[in-house]
Amino acid sequence: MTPDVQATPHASLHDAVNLADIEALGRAALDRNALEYYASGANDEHTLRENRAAFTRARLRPRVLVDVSGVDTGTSVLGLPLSSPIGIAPSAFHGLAHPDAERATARAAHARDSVMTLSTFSNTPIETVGADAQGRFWFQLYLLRDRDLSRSILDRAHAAGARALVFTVDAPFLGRREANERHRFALPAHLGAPNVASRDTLAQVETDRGSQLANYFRDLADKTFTWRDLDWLRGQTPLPIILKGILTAEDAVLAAEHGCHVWVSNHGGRQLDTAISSFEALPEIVDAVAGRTEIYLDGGITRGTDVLKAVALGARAVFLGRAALWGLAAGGQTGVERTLELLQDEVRLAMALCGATRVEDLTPALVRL
Ligand SMILES: Cc1cc2nc3c(=O)[nH]c(=O)nc-3n(C[C@H](O)[C@H](O)[C@H](O)COP(=O)(O)O)c2cc1C
Ligand SMILES: O=C(O)C(=O)c1ccccc1
Repeated sequence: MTPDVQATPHASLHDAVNLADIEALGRAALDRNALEYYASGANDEHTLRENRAAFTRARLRPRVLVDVSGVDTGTSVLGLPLSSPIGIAPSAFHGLAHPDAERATARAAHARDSVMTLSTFSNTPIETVGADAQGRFWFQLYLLRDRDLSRSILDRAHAAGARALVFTVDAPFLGRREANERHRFALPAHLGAPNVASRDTLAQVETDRGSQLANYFRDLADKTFTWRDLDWLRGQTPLPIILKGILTAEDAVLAAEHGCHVWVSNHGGRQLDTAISSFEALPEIVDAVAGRTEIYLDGGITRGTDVLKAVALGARAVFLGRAALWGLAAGGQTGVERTLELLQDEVRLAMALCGATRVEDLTPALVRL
């Protein structure tokens, strides 16, 4: 490789031309504890890599001689208008990336007419993030063994203006992120999980063996919940419910039968290693749901063509996990905004080069798997 085509580390966000540049900046800003927490997948990280590889393998079938002088990337999710089919996936502990933490992410989602999903395990209370997001947020729930606490979290999310409940169903236990075990990942003492526990509670979790997070979550999470209990959950909130972590047609059908929307995800390769990539799981799920629910997807999105392919195959929108975290680490609110902007620009250009002027023009004929 000649030196002039090698990726050069960029001095500033302003010079970043793509999400890989922002990732390099974000990584450089993090210490080992945070970097390993964000970057890791489970075990050998096959699924982590496969999420990206699946998008690369799929090829586009562009149409030509279409008037593309005006391309509109706009769409909506559950009636909320978005500037493009790109939202932000829930991730815990934004305070590891930037002092403004979830407030920066929420403000960026609002500024870009996007939508942020706030994790149960945020470093910032739901109410504060709700005010910053100004209605552009969904709330992600981990069901806790303490049902009263779960219920009060749900009430708070609704009162704070969340538009939907994203119920994560792929993590009764945390997958084993081995770097976090080896180096005993721990939340720094100045950060807490205020939606769930006081700082004291977290600080009491043992850190002398393995990942503090894994130890903490093992005690907290409800592992008994089944399809039958969904009716209970439905009774606890007036919000639409989205099941996050669906990878099969069978479970997508059950979700639809229970009146839930579907979020196709393998948790960014952090749970069951060698699970199918989310992109490869999408077609059978779209087929099985047959228009009954909205379908979202996350996992490995770094390029406008990734967004295009997922939407063409039936995703209503896609969500950014690590890409948003790299932006946050690289430059707080500005970094997340720049990430969303660069990706939206890539979507617009790719649509034009595919002969598509509206999101509705993106159909399965555009993709050869
Ligand atoms: C550091 C980190 C923390 C995460 N925390 C949560 C969480 O609290 N709740 C949740 O449902 N998913 C969580 N996820 C999974 C993301 O919502 C999403 O499924 C995944 O990151 C998408 O893949 P990507 O990172 O390749 O975009 C987390 C992911 C990462 C990388
Ligand atoms: O790290 C994660 O992927 C995650 O989902 C999680 C689960 C519990 C607490 C914090 C984050």
